[in-house]
Amino acid sequence: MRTMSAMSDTNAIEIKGLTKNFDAYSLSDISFGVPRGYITGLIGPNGAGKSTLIKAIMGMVVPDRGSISVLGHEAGHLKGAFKQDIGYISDENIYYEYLSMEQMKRIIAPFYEKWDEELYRKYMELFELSPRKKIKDCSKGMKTKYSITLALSHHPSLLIMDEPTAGLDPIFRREMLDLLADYIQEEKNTILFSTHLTTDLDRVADYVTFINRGRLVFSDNKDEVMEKYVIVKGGKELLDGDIRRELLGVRETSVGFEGLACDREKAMEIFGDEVLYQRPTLEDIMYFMVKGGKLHA
Ligand SMILES: Nc1ncnc2c1ncn2[C@@H]1O[C@H](COP(=O)(O)OP(=O)(O)OP(=O)(O)O)[C@@H](O)[C@H]1O
Repeated sequence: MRTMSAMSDTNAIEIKGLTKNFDAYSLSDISFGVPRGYITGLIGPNGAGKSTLIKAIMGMVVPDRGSISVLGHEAGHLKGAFKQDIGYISDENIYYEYLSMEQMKRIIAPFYEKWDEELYRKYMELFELSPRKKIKDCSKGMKTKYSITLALSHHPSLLIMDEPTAGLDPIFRREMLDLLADYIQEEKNTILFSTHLTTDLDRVADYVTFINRGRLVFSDNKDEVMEKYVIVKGGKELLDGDIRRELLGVRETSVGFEGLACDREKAMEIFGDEVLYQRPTLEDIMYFMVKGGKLHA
């Protein structure tokens, strides 16, 4: 984790009041910032709207309302020269499947002024990717490694990744997270990546943005989130209506209950030493908040 002294006071991405309505789904009034120089993880369960939000940032989904600014430019107008500074890793295959990785690279590289052939070769070797292999013959993991290689080889200052760890084995997932940690050492670099694997964020994220059913639940410094929320565990006899109201979500077991409280200090005042307190993981927070149904109370 990087130190606060490295923090820039500007956001690489600034989203205000973003609303997008589809027939059966809406992104509703989303506002948050992605701080420059840090790793922000975008989390939410399946169908929460992570991909739609990332596509809107990339100018691939046009919002009905609201504004999105990326590196100081309006998202819908991220054209030409400006996209030089963004490395985008989609969760869909965006390459010509029947080309080899080398052929595809020859098409992509000329678009980038800062294309670094040496760096490209370095990553191809590191990821053990064979340039002559056709993209259609690559496994999901190989395609992700190839996307990361192309994205990093033009020295972007902003890396936007949609579910980059999905379908990867645990060894490469860990290597990839280390790679991101290296990339972010360069102070001007920023990463936004979406995942529903919260353990990825436990390892590398500085900030966490949580969306559910198209709404923003919170967007905060990860350590502050982990300090603020608390898991409360107690015996069944304690679990009355008043206690339930204090918890964002409750799971009952045969002997007792565990639940999530959003304010550690207040929880300690209310529950005293009758219960046990535990630091939650991001997965706990997501689980209880999604299951608890009190997200927007
Ligand atoms: N072009 C579209 N037209 C209609 N509905 C859409 C469109 N794009 C996305 N949606 C809907 O928006 C919702 C959110 O989808 P999205 O892919 O953004 O979620 P996600 O959080 O990325 O999910 P997952 O983790 O499963 O990939 C879904 O209900 C999806 O069907």
